[in-house]
Amino acid sequence: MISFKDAYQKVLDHCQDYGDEQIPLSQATGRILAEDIVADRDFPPFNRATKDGIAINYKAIEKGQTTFKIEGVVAAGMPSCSLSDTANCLEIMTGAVLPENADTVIMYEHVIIENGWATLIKPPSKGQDIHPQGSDQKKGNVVLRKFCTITPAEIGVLAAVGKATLKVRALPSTAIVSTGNELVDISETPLPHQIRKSNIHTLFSALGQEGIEPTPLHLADDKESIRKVLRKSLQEHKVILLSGGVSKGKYDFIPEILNELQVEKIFHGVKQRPGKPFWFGVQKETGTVVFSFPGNPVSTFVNYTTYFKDWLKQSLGIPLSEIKVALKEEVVIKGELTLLLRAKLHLLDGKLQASLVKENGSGDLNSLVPTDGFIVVAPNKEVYEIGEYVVFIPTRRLL
Ligand SMILES: Nc1nc2c(c(=O)[nH]1)N[C@H]1C(S)=C(S)[C@@H](COP(=O)(O)OP(=O)(O)OC[C@H]3O[C@@H](n4cnc5c(N)ncnc54)[C@H](O)[C@@H]3O)O[C@H]1N2
Ligand code: MOO
Repeated sequence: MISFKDAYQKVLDHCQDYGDEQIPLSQATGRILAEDIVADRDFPPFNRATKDGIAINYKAIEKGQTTFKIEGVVAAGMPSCSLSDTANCLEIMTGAVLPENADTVIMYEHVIIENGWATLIKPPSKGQDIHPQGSDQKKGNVVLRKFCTITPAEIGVLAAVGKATLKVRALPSTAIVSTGNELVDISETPLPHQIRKSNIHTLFSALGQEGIEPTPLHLADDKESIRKVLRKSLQEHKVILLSGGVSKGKYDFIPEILNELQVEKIFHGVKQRPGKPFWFGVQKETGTVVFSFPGNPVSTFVNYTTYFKDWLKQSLGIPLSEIKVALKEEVVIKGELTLLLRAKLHLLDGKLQASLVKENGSGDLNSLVPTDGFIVVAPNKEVYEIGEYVVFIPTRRLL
């Protein structure tokens, strides 16, 4: 068995490059941008009024003028215009183009409008209430960098520069496979000796958050059907995530069949708990990467979160980051396994603290509900003190 640290490194050493693809903007949320995005015009593209009111030329104010004849109204969406006389004003709406020879906007609340004339009730300052052309970004500037994650904020910018389609990092075609004769579909009523499949749904949901829609498959504990399905999956998919059938049981056929199908074993078994019997390998011919997770629901979940997510990030070109949190309680380690302990986060004076979640082993999937993530404690010492910082792997959005 290899150490947790070595297993993690070996998984990252086998990251892949799936290239780029062109997609419509409507499908881009959560994806990784694969091109620098350049402003196609100035932002804003013209001197923009930021208040509803009147537009004037400030020189009139310098001459002591306080009443202005109204020449007309400029609405948002109207082409650029000018004052025919700089002693006059134009009514102007927020978002409209400032008239070429105007330089100041005064909001309605600071003028009295009567019989076609506007009288100031508060002196303006020169240039007020204008969002100057190019003051946010100049045409040609890079507004989004390659490898950024596209969230609603980036979607707005992409839309504003006219990216109806864009280049993103391509995602691997992925199969998720549950194994075990005891498992039935969620729509079924299990017999007393059966349980409903949950891991496949957890993985489907987790991959969905990464923009991957996997192909779900199920295998009975039968060598011939496992062989058949896995052979086909290795041809059709770039990644296979399996759960179950990797331990020492009489029906744990997965490692043997993966070996038969020329999937090279990189490691089997990690000095960690939960998730110890994790099997990881690569089919050299197809390049398919196989993550074969132990079937206990928390074991599958911890290994997906710890290994697969960082492997995917690295494969897509996203820099990896490490979060550390302070312990809210002492943690004592016995034995030689690295522990990935279910933890709940608390905010104390703006800093994150982790307490342990009460749990009942790696079969206790209900314990994942109060869990915010896993803390990682290595057995290089026996006691981790209160306040000590440890690595934290989130399992949900933290804020
Ligand atoms: N002699 C030994 N026995 C076991 C060892 C060991 O080292 N020596 N390791 C234990 C550990 S640790 C784990 S973890 C499990 C992993 O076993 P498998 O990967 O072979 O998983 P299964 O036996 O197929 O299932 C384990 C458990 O999880 C349930 N399960 C499986 N798949 C699903 C699913 N899709 N949805 C919900 N629940 C699932 C399954 O019913 C079992 O209860 O091995 C220990 N044994
Ligand atoms: O390694 Mo297992 O996941 O503890 O039950």
